[in-house]
Amino acid sequence: MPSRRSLVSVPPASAAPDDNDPLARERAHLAASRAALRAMRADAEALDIRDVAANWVNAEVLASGIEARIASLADLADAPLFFGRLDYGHPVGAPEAEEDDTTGRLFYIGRRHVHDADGNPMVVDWRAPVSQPFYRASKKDPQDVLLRRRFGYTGGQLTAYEDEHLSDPHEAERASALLQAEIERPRVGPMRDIVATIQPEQDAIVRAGLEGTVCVQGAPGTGKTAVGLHRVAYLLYAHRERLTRTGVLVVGPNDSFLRYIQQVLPALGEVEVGQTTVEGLVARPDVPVRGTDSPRAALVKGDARMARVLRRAVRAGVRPLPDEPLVVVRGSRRWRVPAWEIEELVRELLDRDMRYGAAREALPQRIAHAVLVRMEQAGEAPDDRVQDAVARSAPVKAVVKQVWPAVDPAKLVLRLLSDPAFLAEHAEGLLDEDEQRAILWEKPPRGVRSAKWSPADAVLVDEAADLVQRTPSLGHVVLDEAQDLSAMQYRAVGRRCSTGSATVLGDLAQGTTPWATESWAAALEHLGKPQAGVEELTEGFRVPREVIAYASRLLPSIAPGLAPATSVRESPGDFTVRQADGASDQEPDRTVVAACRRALEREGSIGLIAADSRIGALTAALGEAGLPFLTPGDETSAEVRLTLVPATLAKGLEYDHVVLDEPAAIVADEPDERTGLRRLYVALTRAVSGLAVVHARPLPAALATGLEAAPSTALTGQSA
Ligand SMILES: Nc1ncnc2c1ncn2[C@@H]1O[C@H](COP(=O)(O)OP(=O)(O)OP(=O)(O)O)[C@@H](O)[C@H]1O
Repeated sequence: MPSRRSLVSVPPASAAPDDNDPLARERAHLAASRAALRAMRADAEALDIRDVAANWVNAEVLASGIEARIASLADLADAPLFFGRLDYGHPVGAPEAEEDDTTGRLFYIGRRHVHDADGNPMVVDWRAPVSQPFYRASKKDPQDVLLRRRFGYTGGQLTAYEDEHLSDPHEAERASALLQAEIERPRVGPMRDIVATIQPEQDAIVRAGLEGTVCVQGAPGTGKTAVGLHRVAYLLYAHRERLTRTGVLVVGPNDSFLRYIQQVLPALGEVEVGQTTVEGLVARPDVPVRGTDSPRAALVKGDARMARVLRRAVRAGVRPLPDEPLVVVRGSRRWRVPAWEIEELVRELLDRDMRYGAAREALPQRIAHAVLVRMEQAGEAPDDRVQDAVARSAPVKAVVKQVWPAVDPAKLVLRLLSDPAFLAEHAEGLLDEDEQRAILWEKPPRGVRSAKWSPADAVLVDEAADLVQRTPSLGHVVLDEAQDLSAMQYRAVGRRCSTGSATVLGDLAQGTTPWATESWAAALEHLGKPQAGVEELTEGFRVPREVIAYASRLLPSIAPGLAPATSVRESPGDFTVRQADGASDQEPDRTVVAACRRALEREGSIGLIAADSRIGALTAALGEAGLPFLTPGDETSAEVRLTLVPATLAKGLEYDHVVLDEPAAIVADEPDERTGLRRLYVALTRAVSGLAVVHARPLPAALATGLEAAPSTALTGQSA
C-alpha cells in the first residue's frame, strides 16, 4: 500500500485559486485570517474608552492595556499566522454541528488566536487544549484526529503542506520532512521559537501543570532551553490571571545567554516575562559585587551548611535582658512587667521559628499585652488603642531595641567573614577550622560599601536577608543551566518560588563550577522542591551525529551515569580534527584563522570557541587577518557572521559551524581536570552543521581514545 502521507510543494501564490487545489484553499484561508487579524487590530485601535473609564487613572490603565493588545495583534511578516491544521473526526466543543459541517472539527493552529467578525475561530492558539493533539496525537493514539497537516513557508509565502492521516491504518508512519527541514536549517542570529515543531516528549513538559515543579535532565541540544521558554508561554496562557499577579521569571547563566534567548518569548506574544541571572536575582544596592573568591572559598560559601551558620548568627542577634523590670507609665499609674516574663515572651517567639524581623515586629505587641493584662487585673478596661499606644511607648521600644535589635543582613555577613571569633562561634560543629579560614577575608574591609563582595557573598547576604524578612515568592521560575548552581544559589532561587513552582533545566555533564550539582535529587532538595519529578530528554536537535559521538567520548570521565545523546539530524555533520604545526608560535593561530575562513564560505553563523586564556592571541590573529568578529550574544549580520567565544561563555549558545581552538588549553584553564573536560564537552556541543577542531598540543587523552573509530575526515592530522 503506498503511503498517503505527502509533502506537496507548489509554485508561489500567483497560481489562480482553484477549489480542487488544496494549497490554493489554504492560501485563501491564510489571506482571510490575515484580513480578520487586521480587523481585530482596527477594532482595538477604534476602542473609545472615554465612556467606560471613570477617571484618568482608569483611562491610563485601560489605554496601556489596549496598546499592548494592539501590539500583540501585529501581523509579523516572518512568523506565519498558522503552521498546522487538525481535522477532528467529531466536533470539538460544538456538539450541535452537523456531521459534514467543518464547524468545530477543523482547526488551524498558530501563534495566536484569530477570529472572524462573528467570533468564529480562524486560527487557534497553539496553547489551547484543542491544539494539543497537533503535538501529541499519533497513529497509536489518534485522539480523534483524522488529519494532521503541517504547512511549509518560503519567504512568508505558504508553499507546501504535508499530511498525516492518523486514523488511517494503512498509512505508514514516517518522519516529517517539514520538521526535518526545520531542524536542519542553518542557524543565524538569536534563538527562535520551535512552536511549529515541538515534539511529544517536549510537549509533555511544556504543558505540565502549574502546581508541580518539573526538572529536566537533557544532553546538549535536546531542547531544554526551548522547552523552558515555551512552558512559560504556555503557563501564561493557561493561568494568565494568577501569573500576571504573581509573576514569572527566567533565570539563565549569563548576559550573553539572556541576549541569545530574549526574543523567543516576545515572538510568542509574551513581553512581560523577566529574564535574569542568579547574580541579578540576589543583587542589592548595598552589596556591589566587585570581588572574586578562590574556588575553595566559593565552594565553602556555596555549601548548604552556610545556611545553618547564618541562621545561628542571625538568631544570635537576640540578647539577654538586664535583670530589671519594664516600667510603663500611663496617667498617674505605673505598670511593671518583670524581666523573666519578657524573657518568656522572647523565648516563645524564638521557638515559633518566625522570621527574625517579623518576630521583632511582634514583640512590642506581646509586651503591651502583658501590660494590658495587668491593667485588667487592676479593674481597668483598656481597648486595642491602649495596647497600640503601650506597644509604641518609649520604654517598650527601648526594651525591644535592647533584646531584639535590628539585624542588617550585609553587616552581619561582613562580620562573619571578617571576625574569626564571631565566625567560630556560629560555625562550630558545622565548618572545620580549615573551612573557616578559607572564607575569612584576609584584609577585613572597613564597611559594607567598601567591601569587595564576591558573587557567593551576595548569595549569603540574600540568605541572611531572608532570615530577617521573608522574600516574596513569584508564581513560577524557570531555571536554566541549573547544574552549575551551588546549594546556596538553589536556596536563593527556591525562596523566589516558595509558594509557586519551578522548571529546572540542566545537564549534569555540563556542570563546570567546582560546586556543580552531582544529582538532581540534591539540587531539588536545596531548591525546596524535593517532590519534583525528573524527566529526561535524549533526542538531540542541535549537534550532528558524528560530532555528538566525538564529544560523548568524554562522558565516562565527566558523568559516568549519563547516556549519550542521539541526534535527530540527518546530515552526519561536517567534522574535522586538524593538527597544526606547534613548532612555530604563529602557526596554530594561522591554522585557526584558515579554519574560520573555510567555515565562512558556507552560510550560517560561525563560532570560534577558545580557552579564555587564548582570546587575546586569537583577537590579534583575527585582526591581522582582517576578519571582523563579534562577541557572544551580539546579533550576527550578513556582514559579520563570526563570533569569538571564550569557552566560559559558550554554555547554552549554538553556532552553525564551530571552530574549536586547542582543546588542551580549554581543559588546562579550569582548576581541575574533570571541570576542564566538562568545559570542553560544552564547547564541543555548540555546533549545528559542522565542527573543526584545531590543535597544536596533544588532545586530552579522554578525547583521543577511540580516535581510530572516528570518520576518516577526522584523521586529516595535518596542518591546513
Ligand atoms: N522540537 C524542535 N524542533 C526544532 N528545533 C528544535 C526542537 N527542539 C529543540 N530545537 C532546536 O535545537 C537547538 C537546541 O535547543 P536548546 O538550546 O533548547 O537545547 P538545550 O538542551 O538547552 O542545549 P544545551 O544543553 O546545550 O544548553 C535549538 O536551536 C532549538 O531551537
